[in-house]
Amino acid sequence: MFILVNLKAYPCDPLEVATAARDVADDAGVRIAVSPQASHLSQVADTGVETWAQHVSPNEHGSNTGSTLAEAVADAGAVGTLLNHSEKRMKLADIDASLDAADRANLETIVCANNPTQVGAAAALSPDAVAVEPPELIGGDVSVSTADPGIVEDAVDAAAAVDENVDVFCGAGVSSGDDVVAAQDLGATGILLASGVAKADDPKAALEDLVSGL
Ligand SMILES: O=C(CO)COP(=O)(O)O
Repeated sequence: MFILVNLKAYPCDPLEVATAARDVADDAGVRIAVSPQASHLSQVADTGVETWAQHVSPNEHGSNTGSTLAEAVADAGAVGTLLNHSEKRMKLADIDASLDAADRANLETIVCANNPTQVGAAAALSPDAVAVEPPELIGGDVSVSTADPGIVEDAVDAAAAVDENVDVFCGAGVSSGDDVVAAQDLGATGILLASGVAKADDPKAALEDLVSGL
């Protein structure tokens, strides 16, 4: 399983989470990445943890004030990017162009989606992975893998029907090792999570729990 910790704009210490994620990944032999604010990418990458951007813009170099350039996040140490997160929705044409931008910068990609239908549409754009995250469960206490297991299974089927090479992740409310194992049993090969680590009093203990069943 791949565990990606999205720090969103939470008021956590990105370096505390990054060093914890690096150490837990090393100790457990599990792939864990951290996705901080764009301005923290290079500091986070310098810890040695796998580092992802939360978004890249659909533009190239040029007159694009305020954009998050794929090449710039790669220069800062990111190796991948989320796209179309529920809190950063994009037009279809812009998702496609941002995938091109990520490709130019050699970034891996995860396109987020609300439901299995959107997962199928996202898979048609050939990202490395799609992630199903029901918006109503994001930031809550109940994991998608227990609250709505059918959505994960349907997302896996929807992606496979379009492109078997696209991995399927899930997220929303995931906070424990049991949640991660349940998602794995439903066919997901990765987890996106945020509050379970970013809002934890002890991010390292939270990460150790997340990987405990793998
Ligand atoms: O949006 C998410 C990850 O990208 C999920 O957030 P929570 O883990 O806080 O539910």
